[in-house]
Amino acid sequence: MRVNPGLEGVIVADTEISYIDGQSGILIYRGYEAKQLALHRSYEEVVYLLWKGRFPDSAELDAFNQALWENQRLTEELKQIIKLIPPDVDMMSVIRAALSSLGDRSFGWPPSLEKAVSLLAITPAIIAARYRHLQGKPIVEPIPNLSFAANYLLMIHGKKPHPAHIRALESYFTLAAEHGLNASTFTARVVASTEADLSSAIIAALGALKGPLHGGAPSEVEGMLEQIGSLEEAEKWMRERLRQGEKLMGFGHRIYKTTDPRAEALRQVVQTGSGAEPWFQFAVEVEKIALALLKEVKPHRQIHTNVEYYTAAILKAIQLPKLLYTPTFAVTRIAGWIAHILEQAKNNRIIRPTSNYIGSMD
Ligand SMILES: CC(=O)SCCNC(=O)CCNC(=O)[C@H](O)C(C)(C)COP(=O)(O)OP(=O)(O)OC[C@H]1O[C@@H](n2cnc3c(N)ncnc32)[C@H](O)[C@@H]1OP(=O)(O)O
Ligand SMILES: O=C([O-])CC(=O)C(=O)O
Repeated sequence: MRVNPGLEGVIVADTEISYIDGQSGILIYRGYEAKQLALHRSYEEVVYLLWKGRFPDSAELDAFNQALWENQRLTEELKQIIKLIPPDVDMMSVIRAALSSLGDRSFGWPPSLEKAVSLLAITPAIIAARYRHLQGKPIVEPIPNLSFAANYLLMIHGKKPHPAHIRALESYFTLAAEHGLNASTFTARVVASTEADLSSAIIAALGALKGPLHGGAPSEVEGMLEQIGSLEEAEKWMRERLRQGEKLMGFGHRIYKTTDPRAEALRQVVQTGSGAEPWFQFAVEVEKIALALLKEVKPHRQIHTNVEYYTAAILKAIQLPKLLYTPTFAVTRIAGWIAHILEQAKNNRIIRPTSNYIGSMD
């Protein structure tokens, strides 16, 4: 049996975690529409739902919040590792290196929820510590009774975050937590299927997420908007890129053949918070020009805005620097990866497709 390049349309797993209707632009986590969850549930409740298949009761939620907070404290060894990595090493590589140092036996097969919590919790602490180290600032400890998103902002900026920023980040975290068998989640499942330890599966997924065609796109979006510079230049700039066979970052998707619902939801979140900002208006206008151009240049392709276009907008709105865009995506997507690793572990068979040899037989 031969399948499409890029495994397009190939079903390789049954899952109860999420459903995507790419024609209607709908994303569902365990029976609940992701957009509704972003409006009505905390991020911590959504993670619990993804991992356990149901919402926590209030005692379970308190215990989960407490466990997240307790696991955000960096050990002295981890602080040293974060400082010792040369300053020009990018943040995704720093996270990989730091998480590698956690690969002791307790993370081994089968994956446990306890270790899952510790990996999810420690990642924002690693990012924030590294960011502050690069700025010559001291590490900021998380505060109990602050939400996961609020503590992330606190640990980065060193001051209590603005409530609107916390709400915007929580919406983003929920909307970007899980997305079926995207490249990084598939990677996590492949590694888990070898019965490797949980941290190895997460580290491999981080590698897949980093690429500009996947989670590396938001900083490229901001770079594109910077290079375009003004609305007058937008069409000319993008037409030239398309003529050279390049892609416009933040557009196109393997599954969505209509607008990515997460892009819509994030646009609304930014519009409510900082809609009047000139750069946001600029992004919205450039999007319109890009969509018209893509329709003209690729008439047979249904290319729409994807989540990464407005990820750039929302992370800029909450004053995160560009170097934290993909790492912030990783913080939330770890929840989705873990849900899939746990599901893989329940009914595991090693993932091992076949290649067709076309080389020499000499
Ligand atoms: C969280 C996320 O990962 S969301 C995705 C983030 N990535 C980006 O925004 C990067 C830009 N987009 C892309 O590279 C692609 O659309 C992907 C990687 C998301 C999906 O890729 P695929 O499903 O393999 O589509 P593929 O790359 O084959 O594109 C199909 C056609 O649409 C075109 N196309 C797809 N996306 C774009 C784009 N952003 N700009 C211009 N043309 C595009 C391709 O050139 C191709 O046209 P052709 O058949 O005439 O050569
Ligand atoms: O599903 C995909 O291929 C990419 C994506 O949008 C995601 O991982 O959120």
